[in-house]
Amino acid sequence: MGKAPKAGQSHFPWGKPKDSNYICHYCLHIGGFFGQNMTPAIIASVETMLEKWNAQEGKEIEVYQEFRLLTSEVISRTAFGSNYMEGEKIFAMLSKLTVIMSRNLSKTRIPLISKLWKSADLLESEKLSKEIKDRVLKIVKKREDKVVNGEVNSLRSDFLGLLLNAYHDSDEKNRLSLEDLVAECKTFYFAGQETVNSLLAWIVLHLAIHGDWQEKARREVIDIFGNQNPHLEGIAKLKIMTMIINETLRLYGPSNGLPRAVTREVQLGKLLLPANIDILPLNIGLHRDPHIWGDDVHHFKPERFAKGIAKATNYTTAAFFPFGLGPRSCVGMTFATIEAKVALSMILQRYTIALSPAYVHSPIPILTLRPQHGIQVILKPIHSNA
Ligand code: HEM
Repeated sequence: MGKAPKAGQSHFPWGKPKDSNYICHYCLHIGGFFGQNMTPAIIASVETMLEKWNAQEGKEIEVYQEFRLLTSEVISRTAFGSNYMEGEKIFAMLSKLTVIMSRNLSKTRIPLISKLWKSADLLESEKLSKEIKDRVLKIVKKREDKVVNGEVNSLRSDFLGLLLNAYHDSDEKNRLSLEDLVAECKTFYFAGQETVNSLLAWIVLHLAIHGDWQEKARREVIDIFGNQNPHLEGIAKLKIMTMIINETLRLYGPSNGLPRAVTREVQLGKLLLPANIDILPLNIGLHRDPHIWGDDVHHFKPERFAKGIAKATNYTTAAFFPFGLGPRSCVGMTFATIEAKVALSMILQRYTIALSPAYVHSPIPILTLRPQHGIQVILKPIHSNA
């Protein structure tokens, strides 16, 4: 295989292409955020969701929407030091923008014409982008005011604080521009929410269908945490759950492909790619390749991952990359996995999950792979089964 195309744009279409210095600088800042223990904040958000579920016991519940609220709350709390209500409008607008972008992803644009004439989608997406920017700026301003008024000790308390610190960096070379600050906030709102939202929903679907794996996962959770809330030390020991997460990421990974801008002519295997084109390598092609995974490639079999990813892929590094590969891979991978494990542990401690007859299987790629008609399940409290 020849050299891979240069990493240009990531899967967040509103992010401008970045050079490697920028990425190092960015990761330094973002690293501070991920270095903190977010488990208590995640638990608090899951508890809010579960309190609501109390009233739904034994009734049908649509978990994709439920996890949308949960993951929005988690990212608002942990990254922006706010709550879902504050980010609500941003989430709603990002969601609209995603749908528009997704339906235009493979449309060809003719440079001069697209300057003279703008489609309804382009006009709408420009309007949404501007509104999102204004909202993000409001949140930024509110935080800065809090710092000035002494309500917040330092700018460094969460992801927004770290970004603001970079925005005010005294060294001009390291300073984050306002445009980048807004782009990072948008990326974080989207990346931190939509991906884990889909992952949790697809896992719950598989656990509802595969009762044996649901039971194995529950037994492991009870062995490690009993009826207590999850903690970091125990989360690291959740082997069965890791296998279930990996198998779900393989079959229904939220990221369908990794868009890349080819900036110069490059040989990619047998293909000679010209400069100035966009390509979309699909990870799902490799994740469902029978030559790598065997004839049962389409079946949910978490046991493939019993001895780790390397063994499951027969030591082929690029066969499994739900979080991307290389310098642009997901910075939120550990955070996402912890969030999913905390939420699933707390659900499995309390409920058995059965699939509702109302469920219709219809995955649809809208930047992430989503269940088009939601995922309806019925939750039975564990104590009533005893
Ligand atoms: C199951 C959950 C997730 C999946 C499957 C996922 C997947 C990915 C993938 C495939 C990429 C690389 C895109 C590319 O190479 O073009 C990526 C990048 C990224 N992810 Fe995630 N992600 C998840 C959760 C998260 C979370 C929770 C956060 C933040 C809290 C996050 C933040 C980011 C950021 C900021 C980038 C961009 C990195 C860069 O541009 O260098 N992700 N993610």
